[in-house]
Amino acid sequence: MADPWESTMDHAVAIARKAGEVVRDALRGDRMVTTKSSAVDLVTQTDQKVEQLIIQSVKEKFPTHRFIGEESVAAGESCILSDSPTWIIDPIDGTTNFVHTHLTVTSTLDLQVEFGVVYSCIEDKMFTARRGRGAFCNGEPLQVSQQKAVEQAIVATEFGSDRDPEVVDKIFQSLRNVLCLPVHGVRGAGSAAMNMCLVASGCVEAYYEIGVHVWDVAAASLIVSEAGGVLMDVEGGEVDLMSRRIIAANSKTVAERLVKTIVAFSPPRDDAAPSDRCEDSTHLSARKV
Ligand SMILES: O=P(O)(O)OC(CO)CO
Ligand SMILES: [Mg+2]
Ligand SMILES: [Mg+2]
Repeated sequence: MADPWESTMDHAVAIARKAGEVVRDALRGDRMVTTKSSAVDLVTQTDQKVEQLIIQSVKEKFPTHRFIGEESVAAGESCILSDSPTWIIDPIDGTTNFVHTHLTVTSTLDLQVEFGVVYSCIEDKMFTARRGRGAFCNGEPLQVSQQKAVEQAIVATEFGSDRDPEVVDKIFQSLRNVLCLPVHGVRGAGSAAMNMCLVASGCVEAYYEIGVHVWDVAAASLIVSEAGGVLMDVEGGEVDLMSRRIIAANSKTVAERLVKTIVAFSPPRDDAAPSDRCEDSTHLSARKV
């Protein structure tokens, strides 16, 4: 049967490639850095430029579609999913890596709930998933790891950008518990989307994080599930992409072990009113790297 979303997804892949070119070019020059919700939540002009490039390009072709974009939300746009086709965009996932020219940088585009695209531009890897039609990297099918013993697993996570000591303590308690399961190792790519694509690729058995945003994980969630993986909330049950909490694992078995291990907490939701979402903005400043 013909796929009504195929050409839309082809367009998303083409924009992701274009976004990757802009990011690669910017990596060769100066990057102007400012901060958002905390002194370590970084943003650059390239994040904003790439988001505008993506939104303009989609709007020209699909004028009725809606958007949730990381930098548009930071500028005050709403973060609400409706019944209209909605693109969820993270122009640069791994901005800290980008600022430091460190390894992995991705651009992510998700059209709820039809397809997800994550482009890792430095290594030129295009991860794609179409609902019900599998997940791929550069056209090759993806399959999660079959390892169900968490003691034989690599688990990915990140430390996030909240430096409230109470939050940091909880993150470290979880990390300690995970290490002592024990697991073979803990890794972090610096990009939530890439961590999830590593789960989809079978390189790591699971990824968990509290503090991510819907644009970090929307596209990669479909990639994980289409590669045979599972998504779960950190306290078990269905994942809620607006809740800023996620486990993406190769199996229910591994995900449920992590549920018993993670010290859960609840950051302000992405779809909360902006006044409830905003943290500290007293540190706003620009500097060149
Ligand atoms: O680099 P970004 O888009 O801020 O995302 C971070 C998490 O919020 C890394 O995944
Ligand atoms: Mg991100
Ligand atoms: Mg980003």
